[in-house]
Amino acid sequence: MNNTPLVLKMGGRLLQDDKALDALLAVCAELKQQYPLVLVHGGGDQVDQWLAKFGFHTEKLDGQRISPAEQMPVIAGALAGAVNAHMVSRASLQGLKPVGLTLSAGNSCRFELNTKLGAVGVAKPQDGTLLQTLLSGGFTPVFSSIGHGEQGQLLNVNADLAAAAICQLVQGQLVLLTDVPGILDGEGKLISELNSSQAAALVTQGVIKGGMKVKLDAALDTAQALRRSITVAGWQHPQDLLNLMRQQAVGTRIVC
Ligand SMILES: Nc1ncnc2c1ncn2[C@@H]1O[C@H](COP(=O)(O)OP(=O)(O)O)[C@@H](O)[C@H]1O
Ligand SMILES: CC(=O)N[C@@H](CCC(=O)OP(=O)(O)O)C(=O)O
Repeated sequence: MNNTPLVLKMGGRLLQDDKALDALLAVCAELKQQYPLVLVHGGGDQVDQWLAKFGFHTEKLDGQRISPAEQMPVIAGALAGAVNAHMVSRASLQGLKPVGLTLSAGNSCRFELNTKLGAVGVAKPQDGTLLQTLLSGGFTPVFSSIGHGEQGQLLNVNADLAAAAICQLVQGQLVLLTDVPGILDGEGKLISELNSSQAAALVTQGVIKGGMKVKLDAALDTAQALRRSITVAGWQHPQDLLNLMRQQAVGTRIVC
């Protein structure tokens, strides 16, 4: 058993495809034999659908959702409710012994307000006791990206930034799984490795934008904090995750 926890972030699009999700969680069950495993999930598409059903208009700014306080019950209902419960049920079928959590559970994270986006927080690692307790008991923590502010108000946290905070909390290795094979260049080709200055140039050129820019920021921050490379990869070929853990080149490696 390798003692460095593996933190896997799964984007919301995966969670709408049970076949793909089950295949990936089966690989997670294999990996759990070798690494303490922590899952963090998104659910941006599900939030879009829920907000539309409730008659709310929604917008993103620089890849993050503008989240007025009155929309938070719907946003938290989707992320910490339906999507988290769905993840826990599918992970349970694969024998992962999942435990559904928000970022506030056990004071795992603290939150800084990003007021220009409304009820949006930036998560920072705080107390790893609950996570260590769960991992040493053989459970798989499954985090939604919901936190809270100083007045106890619910906060929406981008799930890539949430995964970065959780990874820093457990000093783990982070893999951000998304709906593209990794970070693509201006011609749509996969970039195998990216450092901070190369990344900054691609952002300036408008090649890396929206949700991928947030993922890049989360990866660079974590690579810097832990002095360890972070991978952005696709979830479409679950076997790739096993190959990645065998040190084969998969997706985009972000180095500091
Ligand atoms: N340079 C880039 N390479 C790959 N994807 C990019 C790039 N720039 C922007 N994107 C967009 O980022 C998306 C992934 O971010 P996001 O939608 O937030 O995914 P997730 O829900 O998995 O977090 C891709 O589907 C793509 O549309
Ligand atoms: C503040 C903010 O942007 N929160 C995100 C949280 C979910 C998320 O990040 O989901 P994906 O990983 O599927 O994109 C949102 O409301 O969409």
